Amino acid sequence: MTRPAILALEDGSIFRGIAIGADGQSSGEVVFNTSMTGYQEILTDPSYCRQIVTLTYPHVGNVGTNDEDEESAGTWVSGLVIRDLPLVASNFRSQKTLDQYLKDHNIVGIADIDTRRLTRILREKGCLNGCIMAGAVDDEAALAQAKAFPGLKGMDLAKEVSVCEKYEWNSSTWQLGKGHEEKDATTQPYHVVAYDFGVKRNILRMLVERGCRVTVVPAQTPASEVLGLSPDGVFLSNGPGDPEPCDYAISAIQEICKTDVPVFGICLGHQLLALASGAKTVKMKFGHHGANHPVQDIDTTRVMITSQNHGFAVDETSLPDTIRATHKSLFDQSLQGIERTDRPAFSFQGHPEASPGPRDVAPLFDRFVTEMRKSKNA
Ligand SMILES: NC(=O)CC[C@H](N)C(=O)O
Repeated sequence: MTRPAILALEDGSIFRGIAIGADGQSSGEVVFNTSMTGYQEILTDPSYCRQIVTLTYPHVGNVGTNDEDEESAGTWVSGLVIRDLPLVASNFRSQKTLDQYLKDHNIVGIADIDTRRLTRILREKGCLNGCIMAGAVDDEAALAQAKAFPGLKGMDLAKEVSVCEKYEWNSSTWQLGKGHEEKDATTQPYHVVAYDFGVKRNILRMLVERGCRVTVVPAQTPASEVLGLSPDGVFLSNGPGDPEPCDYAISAIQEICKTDVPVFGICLGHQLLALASGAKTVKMKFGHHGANHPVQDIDTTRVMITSQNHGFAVDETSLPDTIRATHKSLFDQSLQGIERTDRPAFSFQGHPEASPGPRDVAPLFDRFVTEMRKSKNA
């Protein structure tokens, strides 16, 4: 039996559909993601904390869900909006339907709405705050909830989603028939300390695949403690919310940047490296969320197709002399990569680890390893 659900937006729009997942209500910033695959990775990416994700691809759930595709220890989205939930989930790796997965993780969702109309609204007006109500619905209450959501600007969520204790990570990328291979840490030549601001596991897996043993530390770990672990490189992870209020991370990165230890940042980590180096960040109109965004390497002019998920960006006009722009988006010319000119530190706004998405920017992980090798040999 179908249950009703509504999605209310702060501009007064109401979408009526059917409930998928849990009953209840949830509010957040409504964004759209244009990836055709990877819904489970999106649900478990901590960067989506406090966001309601609309998937523009019309059929979501076809391949079910499984234990191996989790990008973190739980789900983070505030809600899921889709056009159509297929009746059958069919894949040799599937363990659970999407509907059951959402129920088990207590995520509210809405299906059978016109996601094209919703996306047009978000593209024209910019991302809006919204509320999904599933099971028992009340338009006025949902609208009030949507309007009451404070918005992501100024919200420090990295420390909320981060781990409480540091841990070692030695699991590598997934391979057919092997799954995620555990590497022997004692034979991995590089030690990376990774700040967890909401890290996706595929980043850690791709570091392990390249010979790194990884120590993951909580977002608020002081620089002295990180440097005390004698890292060959420091990694700054992706994560949710506004980078600007993360003053603890910004000052720790400033301290780390006084040493010669190579630093690599992804997404929130990229924005934090920029802030720590004196640049500024801005909130974008509707951000970038998808798996087919063209990004140009400014030096080589080579174009890569990239995975993206960000609502803030580094303001290129604010770059100090010690930062050079390395990549730009060919969708809106926004800044996509930087490097410090005075030390081995660089970062990328998109997601080189993909998951979901293309692997065109994976060589940035190799660059990090090369920087570590050079600094070890120096
Ligand atoms: N994926 C991320 O790390 C996102 C970074 C930041 N929260 C943004 O929205 O821009």
